[in-house]
Amino acid sequence: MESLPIVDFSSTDTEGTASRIVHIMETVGFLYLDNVPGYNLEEEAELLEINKWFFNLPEERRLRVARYLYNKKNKVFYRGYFGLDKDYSSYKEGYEFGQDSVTSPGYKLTSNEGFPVTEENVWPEPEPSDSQEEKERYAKFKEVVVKHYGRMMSASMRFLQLLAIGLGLPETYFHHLFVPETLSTLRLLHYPQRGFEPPPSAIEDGQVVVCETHADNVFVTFLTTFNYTGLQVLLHDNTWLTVQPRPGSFVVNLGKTLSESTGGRIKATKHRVVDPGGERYSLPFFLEPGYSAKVPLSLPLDGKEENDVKYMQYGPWLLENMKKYAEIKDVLKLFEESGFKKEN
Ligand SMILES: O=C(O)CCC(=O)C(=O)O
Ligand SMILES: [Fe+2]
Repeated sequence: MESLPIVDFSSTDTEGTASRIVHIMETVGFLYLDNVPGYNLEEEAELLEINKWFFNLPEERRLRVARYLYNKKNKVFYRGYFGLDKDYSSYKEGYEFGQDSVTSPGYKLTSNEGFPVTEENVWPEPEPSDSQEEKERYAKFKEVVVKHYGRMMSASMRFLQLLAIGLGLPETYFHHLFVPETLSTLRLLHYPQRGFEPPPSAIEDGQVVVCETHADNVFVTFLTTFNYTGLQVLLHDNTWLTVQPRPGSFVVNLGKTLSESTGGRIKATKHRVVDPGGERYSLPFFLEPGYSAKVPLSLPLDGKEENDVKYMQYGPWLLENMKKYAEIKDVLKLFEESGFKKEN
């Protein structure tokens, strides 16, 4: 295989697109998605600029929105900024946010169950003494990323409708897992150039990686790689496919939760980022169910009745699996260490 398959999101052939998506997801597990509504090269350029702006803020400004691990004054553990780890195989810094009253107007958390994965977002804010221009940049940042979050929610939900159709399920089969509550995350990523000898764990079959081989935990990932190379996908024949940038398009793949919910029929495909030889920015959106969502563990197909399907609650499963992920591996440990309790 030379390149990832391409799916046109604007196609009016719903059935054809749906079965093609299922076929690709059962075989390659990754695709390029063209013509996502409300997205074009201009939007992409704006997102890259805003990504660069954030990571080029003075460190002190980034640390204001950092997780507890990086700034002990902050009582955030899951959302916000995370810094670089020189000794780890992955070498990236990020900023993450999820659902709140800013991204979903009218949204109100119904319980404190699941803290810290249900914690509030921390948004970068200007200082009163900042120039008007600088204040406007902060406002712009929030506007642009929040808009993208909404766009990604809509697109990934539509993608799941097509997947459901392709699997022979009702179009709205997965809908209730994400509406009205979702733990979906937008992650802004920056991979600076290492500039030092990589640790041994960052060498995978002779290649230097900046993001180690992994499969995503989530339901669906919509990734923007801008014009950067480095992403590689592990194909079923155990060879690595290098994903070329496709500006204006998304790289879409499925995560372990969706794999579980199809009883393993669809696999979460492994991928990694090899050192592209310079700095790199990317922007993955992770579609995730709500904390209390009951994720089915098999499909009600092939004579299986709805009653036969077992479920897992997403939030506790996420808390259990967090330790396996570089970006969130220490979240629970630090939360406990901090002695912080979420008030009701
Ligand atoms: O930066 C990329 O292109 C991929 C990042 C990724 O796979 C992830 O954050 O799960
Ligand atoms: Fe990933």
